[in-house]
Amino acid sequence: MFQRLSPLFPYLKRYWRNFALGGLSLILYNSAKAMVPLVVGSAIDDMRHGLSAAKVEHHALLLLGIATVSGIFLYLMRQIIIGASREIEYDLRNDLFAHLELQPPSFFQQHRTGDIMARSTNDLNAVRQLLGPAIMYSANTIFFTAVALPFMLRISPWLTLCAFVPLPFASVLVQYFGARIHTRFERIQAMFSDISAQAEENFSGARLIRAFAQEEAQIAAFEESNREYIRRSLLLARLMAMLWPTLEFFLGFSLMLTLFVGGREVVLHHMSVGQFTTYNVYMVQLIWPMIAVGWVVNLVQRGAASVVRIDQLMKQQPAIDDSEAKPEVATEPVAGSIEFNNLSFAYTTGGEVLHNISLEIPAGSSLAIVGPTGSGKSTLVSLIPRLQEAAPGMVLIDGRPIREYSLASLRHAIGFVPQETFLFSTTIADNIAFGVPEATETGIEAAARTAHIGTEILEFPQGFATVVGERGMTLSGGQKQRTAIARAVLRDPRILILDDALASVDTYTEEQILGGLRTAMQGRTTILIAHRVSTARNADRIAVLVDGRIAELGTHDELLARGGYYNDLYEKQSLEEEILTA
Ligand SMILES: Nc1ncnc2c1ncn2[C@@H]1O[C@H](COP(=O)(O)OP(=O)(O)OP(=O)(O)O)[C@@H](O)[C@H]1O
Repeated sequence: MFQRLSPLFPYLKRYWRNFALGGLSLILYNSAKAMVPLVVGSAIDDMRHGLSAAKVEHHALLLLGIATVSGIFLYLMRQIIIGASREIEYDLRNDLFAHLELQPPSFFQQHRTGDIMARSTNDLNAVRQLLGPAIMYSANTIFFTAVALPFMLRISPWLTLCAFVPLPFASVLVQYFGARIHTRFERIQAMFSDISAQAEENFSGARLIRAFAQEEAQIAAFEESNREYIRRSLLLARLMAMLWPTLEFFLGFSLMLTLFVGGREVVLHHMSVGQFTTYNVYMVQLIWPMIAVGWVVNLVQRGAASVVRIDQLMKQQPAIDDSEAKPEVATEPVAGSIEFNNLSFAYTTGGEVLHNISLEIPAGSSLAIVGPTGSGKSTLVSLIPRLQEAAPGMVLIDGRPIREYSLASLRHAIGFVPQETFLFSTTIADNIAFGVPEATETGIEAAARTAHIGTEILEFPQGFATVVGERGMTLSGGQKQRTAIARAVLRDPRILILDDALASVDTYTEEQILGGLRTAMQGRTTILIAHRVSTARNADRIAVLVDGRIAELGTHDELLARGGYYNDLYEKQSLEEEILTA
């Protein structure tokens, strides 16, 4: 167990002062609380020697004083210990997020988003409960028992033995029910996530559902999931309804034993009425700390399992890092020549996708990559900013292996427009300025003009301040792509990579964008993945990738003369165009 909790030690160390102060408050609270039964007992015994208003007042004030002191320390104990557990939760969440931010895209393909989210929420919560309530209640139980037990034993060892017998049963009961309640609760939570996901898909896929007239089928499917959710919730309610009466039975049994055995002791004059009362108050005070033991066992088990799950994520070192980076390289300006040196590449989950690719792209030149779908175009370009990792020495920039650049300096030199555009739910201006915190309004607008979307944005209700995405306006596919291009251009990169980024725009807009990019990217390196000859034709060179190999390489005219894949593509697309314009 200790071993499993070891990842928490550095955090506990960081907050040791809080735990020490909390522990001190806990000791003072319990010491004050343990005085109550003694005062009550002595008050009762005192009555036998004559009752006076002064005596009642004295004991009442004493009890009030003790209640005030214990109240203050109870407040401090909870505030400090629960506060520290919240602080640790905060630190852990930050560390986990920062760690996940460093992981390469492949990490998020290997782990389901739902699983990562569960670890960042439910598991963190379980760890907090382990560090807060579990530590606090177990220390409370241990300390109060340690203080109360000697007094109780002094009053009557026999009574103590009898009264304590049912308490561990109550604790075991809580532990047993607690574990079952937790399992059922988790299933209900999972079911609830399913229902939420189902609803969410229905809302975001509303167009598709209406178009396919699937409303009734979807309503029926939702009803079924909802029914299952309620069925499970009722099962949980039944379990919880059973817990309390059973618990009350054990506690009542314990109090009955105390009354029965203790009463006999009083009758036999083995103890005074005052002592008997003291004893009973101790028992009442001990009931909840004893029950808490069962609950704490569950919290610790759950918390320890969660620590392991979070630690598994934290232990995964980012597969792509700066370990081979040379500090002196970061300061050198990047000219932008790219070289693939006999490059072969396979994803961890599949066979080889790229085979023996050797290609040089001089700084300041442009290269278009065309080829059938699935031939490896996206894979090839993703190796340049190290979104995927090629073997050492297979990809070079300015003659240096890319691993010698730090990830920050390498990616700083590259503007990347991925195949699938992603826009954040914020303003268009913020989306374009993503990655360029110092961007000015003029810069953003200029980048938008280069991507040929500036005028369109100005026509939106709030112009560049229009919010897009889930919280705002939905942009068309072509508008999204152009916003993404503007975002890459604004970075003023030495190397610009467009992965099929003009697929959603018409040929006229495409021509405008390419014209704008030609000016903006003068003297810089551009790689364009394209499915249309119109996108590729003006590039300095065109590479045709077929089945992960470079099948053809040359200018538009050279490739047409070769009569291969590119020429076929050209002829097919020219024919299509003729038919369309006819
Ligand atoms: N993350 C991945 N894990 C495993 N295999 C992958 C992964 N990404 C792509 N592949 C596989 O690698 C091959 C090349 O894919 P890639 O996306 O590079 O092709 P592409 O030429 O860009 O295709 P398209 O023109 O359709 O975009 C495909 O067979 C694809 O299934």
